[in-house]
Amino acid sequence: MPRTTDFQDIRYQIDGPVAVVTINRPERYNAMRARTVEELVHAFRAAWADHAVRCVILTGAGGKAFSTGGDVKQRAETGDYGPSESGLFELDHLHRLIRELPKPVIAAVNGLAIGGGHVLHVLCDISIASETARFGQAGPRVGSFDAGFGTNYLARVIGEKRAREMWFFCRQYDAATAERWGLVNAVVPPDQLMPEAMNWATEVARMSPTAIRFLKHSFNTDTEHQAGVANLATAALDMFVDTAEGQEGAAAFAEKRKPDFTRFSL
Ligand SMILES: CC(C)(COP(=O)(O)OP(=O)(O)OC[C@H]1O[C@@H](n2cnc3c(N)ncnc32)[C@H](O)[C@@H]1OP(=O)(O)O)[C@@H](O)C(=O)NCCC(=O)NCCSC(=O)CCC(=O)c1ccccc1C(=O)O
Repeated sequence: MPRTTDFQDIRYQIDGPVAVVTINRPERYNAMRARTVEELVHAFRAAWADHAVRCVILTGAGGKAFSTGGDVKQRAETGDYGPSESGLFELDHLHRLIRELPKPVIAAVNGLAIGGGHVLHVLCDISIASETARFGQAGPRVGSFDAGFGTNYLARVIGEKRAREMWFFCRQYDAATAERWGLVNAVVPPDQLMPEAMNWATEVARMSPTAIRFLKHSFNTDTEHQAGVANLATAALDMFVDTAEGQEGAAAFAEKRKPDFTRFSL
């Protein structure tokens, strides 16, 4: 297990009672490969184990992106999301960890939150967005999908019609729309994002940790069955990305062209 100081794809910093986890691949718009996911798992476990930590902020490095999801270039190159130390691709584990960590997780959405990056912020307890943030799903454009928490839980948050619109059309939505839809809790100017996220984090850090823990678990119970669906969806995605249809999406993105799905049928 890498130490928090040895991370390559993320940064892990402690600021008083707050752990700040930053996805740090700005040249790829903070897209995640298997290593990134593994390091995020270690970071959230470290925050769980540290009794001084009362809240976690998740954000992305640079001004452009929070995260644009799975690293599509890596997938086009190797057909998978690359190596990890454990040999596992722990996406489901990461999603569960954000939910199960008995401390609030605040997403500070500093730019594009697309695809799996969008799912990450949706799973956080609270989302605070920069005015420049943009939100969307991208799977059907790049031969991918998150049909677990990415669909079911999203629909709980913003409603069925809007969730289906997000997935079926792969459009991007601005921060004002996200706030109107209840997808984020607050929108602030870009230079206020981290100070505002820290304000929220330090405010909740003053609350009874045990009360917060039980409340978070209670909120989760209503959607806990979706974890099983998420396992099914990830297993299905594993198989789908190896198909010609899945590969067409990743290849088109890497080659900077529009995908051609016309030869595929159900
Ligand atoms: C986000 C864009 C719409 C931004 O467009 P634009 O502003 O024009 O910038 P670009 O020039 O396209 O991008 C700048 C630069 O970054 C590279 N890049 C951006 N996103 C990715 C990415 N996802 N993977 C790899 N590289 C990326 C881009 O190539 C540019 O580099 P150059 O060298 O300058 O060319 C647009 O970039 C875009 O559409 N990006 C792809 C978004 C996408 O399709 N994401 C994947 C969705 S599917 C998914 O996430 C499911 C996978 C999954 O489950 C998963 C997998 C692995 C880990 C975690 C997860 C998960 O949590 O879900």
